[in-house]
Amino acid sequence: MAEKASVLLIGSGGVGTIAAVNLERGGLASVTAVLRSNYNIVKESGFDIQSCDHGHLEGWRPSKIINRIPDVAKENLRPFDYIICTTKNLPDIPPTVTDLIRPAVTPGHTAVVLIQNGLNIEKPLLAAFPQNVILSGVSLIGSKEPTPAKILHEFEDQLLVGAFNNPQLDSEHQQSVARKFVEIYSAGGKTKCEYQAKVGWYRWRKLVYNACLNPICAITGLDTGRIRLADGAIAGLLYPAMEEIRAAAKAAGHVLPDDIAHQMLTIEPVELYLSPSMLVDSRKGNFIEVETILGEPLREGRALGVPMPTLSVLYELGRAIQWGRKESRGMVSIPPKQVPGDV
Ligand SMILES: NC(=O)C1=CN([C@@H]2O[C@H](COP(=O)(O)OP(=O)(O)OC[C@H]3O[C@@H](n4cnc5c(N)ncnc54)[C@H](OP(=O)(O)O)[C@@H]3O)[C@@H](O)[C@H]2O)C=CC1
Ligand SMILES: CC(C)(CO)C(=O)C(=O)O
Repeated sequence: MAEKASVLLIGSGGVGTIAAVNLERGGLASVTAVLRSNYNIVKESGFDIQSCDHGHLEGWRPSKIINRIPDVAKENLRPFDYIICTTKNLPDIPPTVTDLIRPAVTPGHTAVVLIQNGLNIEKPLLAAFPQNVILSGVSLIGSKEPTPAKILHEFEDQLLVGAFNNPQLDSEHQQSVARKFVEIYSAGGKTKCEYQAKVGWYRWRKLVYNACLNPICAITGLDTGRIRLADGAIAGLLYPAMEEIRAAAKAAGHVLPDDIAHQMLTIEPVELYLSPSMLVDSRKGNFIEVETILGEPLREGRALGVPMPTLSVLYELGRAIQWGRKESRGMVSIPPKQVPGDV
């Protein structure tokens, strides 16, 4: 029997834990998961997973759990075939994904799979790891970790995988690495994982949802069902924002269907009352993916002359929220509050 693919999973929250379940169930991969805040609980009693694809899994663990990023060269470890990144992608909050994964990447061997939302997330990785294949995972899944080690997976896992173009490498090789990953991810038989060469097109398409619903839900505190029911929000907020993304995508060479806003808005039923990942982060007081989901498409659209007034406001509100998170963690300093009567 062929040796299983060795996979390092970094970020075992909503998306990552379900990815680990798929890979382990398929039997073609052995997953080592790097855990952080949930490490002790998972070590003690495993994950408690309620999944629309996999049912109720109690005490579940991948093949191996660790609590730090391994240094493959220094520790003389077998190289990882794949590193899957399912952390939040926060280029404005150190460490960046590139710095985080660097010690675990074997040049010329490890394929890095970014199952993360947002635009231009591959750029720093292609620059840092020119000999490695970098794969794009566009995921449609509603999965969250409401409390440590409890995973609630409510929307069927659909994953589109393709290679971000690395000009240093043969394109057929990059394609075959992407197809191999699809094979091992699909082997569990519970999920819809497909190869998609049009990586950029699918990322922009997904942004029609994420750049609009994610911040609007996070700012208002309403889930996707409630924001669709809220007075005036579809016509006054959601459609204008979504049309701006469609226009920016078109200017960037990715023509999306005329009715893409309607398609993405109705992709899940209202009654699912789904909390997009940015709303989940907002409720937890976490950092939000403001730069990759909002900042990058906005900058691209503006540079191409596309007016994006709604997105601009959402972005600045998102940045203000992020600034508040930084302040609460002591990452910015502010002048002391003046006490009335002080000179
Ligand atoms: N949730 C969803 O339904 C969907 C999310 N996405 C995208 O998928 C990506 C992952 O999102 P999601 O699963 O919701 O994220 P979560 O917040 O649920 O999980 C992220 C995990 O990464 C861990 N992590 C962060 N930094 C480190 C680190 N330095 N070392 C080890 N672990 C770390 C976090 O640990 P800790 O708890 O300690 O912070 C957490 O367990 C995002 O880009 C998101 O936009 C895409 C489609 C759907
Ligand atoms: C579309 C959705 C809500 C789930 O796939 C998502 O991408 C997110 O939560 O960020």
